[in-house]
Amino acid sequence: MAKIIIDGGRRLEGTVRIGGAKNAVLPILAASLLASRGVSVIEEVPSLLDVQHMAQTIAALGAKVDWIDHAIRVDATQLRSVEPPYDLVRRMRASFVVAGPLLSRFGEAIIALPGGCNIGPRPVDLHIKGFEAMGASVTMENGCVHLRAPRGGLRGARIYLDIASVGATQNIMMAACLANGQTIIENAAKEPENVDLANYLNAMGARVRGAGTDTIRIDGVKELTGAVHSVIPDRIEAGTFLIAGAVMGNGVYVENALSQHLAALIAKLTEAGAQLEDDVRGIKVWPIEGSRLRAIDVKTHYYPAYPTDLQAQMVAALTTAQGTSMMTETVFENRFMHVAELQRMGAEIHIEGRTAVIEGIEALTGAEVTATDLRAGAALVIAGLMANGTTTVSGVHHIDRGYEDLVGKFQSLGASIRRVEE
Ligand SMILES: CC(=O)N[C@H]1[C@@H](OP(=O)(O)OP(=O)(O)OC[C@H]2O[C@@H](n3ccc(=O)[nH]c3=O)[C@H](O)[C@@H]2O)O[C@H](CO)[C@@H](O)[C@@H]1O
Ligand SMILES: C=C(OP(=O)(O)O)C(=O)O
Repeated sequence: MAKIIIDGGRRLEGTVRIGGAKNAVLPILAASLLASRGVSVIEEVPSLLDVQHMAQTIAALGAKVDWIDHAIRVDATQLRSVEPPYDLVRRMRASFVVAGPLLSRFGEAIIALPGGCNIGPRPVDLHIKGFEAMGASVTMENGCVHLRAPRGGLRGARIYLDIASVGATQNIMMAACLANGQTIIENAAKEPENVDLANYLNAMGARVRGAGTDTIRIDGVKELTGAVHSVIPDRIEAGTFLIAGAVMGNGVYVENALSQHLAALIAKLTEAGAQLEDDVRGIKVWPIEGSRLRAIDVKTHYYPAYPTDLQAQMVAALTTAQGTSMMTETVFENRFMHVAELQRMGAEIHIEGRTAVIEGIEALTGAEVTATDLRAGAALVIAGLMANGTTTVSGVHHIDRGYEDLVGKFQSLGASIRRVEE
């Protein structure tokens, strides 16, 4: 089992380059299944465990998948199955987004229910309600959802999402691409990754309008073909380095970070006393005056509000802020598993319902801690960089799901951090 060992206290300085967005690549690879002609080439693909799992999932359905450095070529013209293997689906919740493309193109999909995970229960009722509104029948058979389109294919429908779910918006958008007539998704998720997915679908020949707003309109077309697409930069990876740079930086330039996708984080870091400056190539974070952040209150919500995927990292940063900060998590029910680990490092945090109350202390101390999920892992690495002494982070496979070479990137900024395989 791998571990990350950090000797804290070193200031970070230099440039770090951000890769393509995990949460865009995953649905984009699933969308590639919609192409009955031609080959897709997806560029700026980060090398991540989750991306490998999605690539294996579509390959198991019959797609030919080739990696060429940070690009993936997908030929999905000859698929042989509408049932992704359980072993791959259970490893990654996001695999549920292959349901929409399969149902739309083949009129059928059989997929295991993804279940909850370490950040709380994660139902897929809204995805299913969307498919049903388009005429699909849904049955549960041996722990799998069996989706069947009506004879003649899915029908366009008007679908209001009770929650602006990222995954449900993606699944319905993809299902609608080959449906008969127009589908309108109301209260759609506005996340940039969904806009990227819509751009890819349109490059494949789909007619998706309004992605990035509350209302998405999709006019069904007869066929989609492969397309070339370059994935947007990962705003969560960028945000992770900006937060680390704000607390431990001596001037960190986060190349490829898009400030328009990070407005809430930039506003909150600025309120906490950090100085950030963006240009066309990225965002620079300067050292804080007086070396400690000021306490702030943050509430996670759907885009464009502060992202839940940067909640844990900000909690880590605020452990040494001057004053008492409040972090309220509104998106997931149980996304404070990192708090217990940060407490091992001396953090003074208590949970009141959905809010973590963080009493800023002078300094964290190194400890042995465990990453319980992906962003909790990133938070513990940031905490380790901040702490006096040595921190050992276990549960590194969670970090590998969503960060390409996190250790190497922090090393290049001057951190004393290494990975050991035991
Ligand atoms: C692979 C990917 O892109 N993952 C992201 C995606 O996850 P994901 O797409 O799973 O997140 P959703 O936006 O669907 O979930 C938001 C909330 O809606 C609830 N819900 C969702 C669907 C549903 O059918 N019923 C329901 O009740 C969830 O339990 C959660 O409380 O968006 C999340 C919210 O920004 C991010 O944290 C994840 O990193
Ligand atoms: C929660 C995340 O991913 P997933 O939805 O794949 O669990 C994340 O990227 O922080």
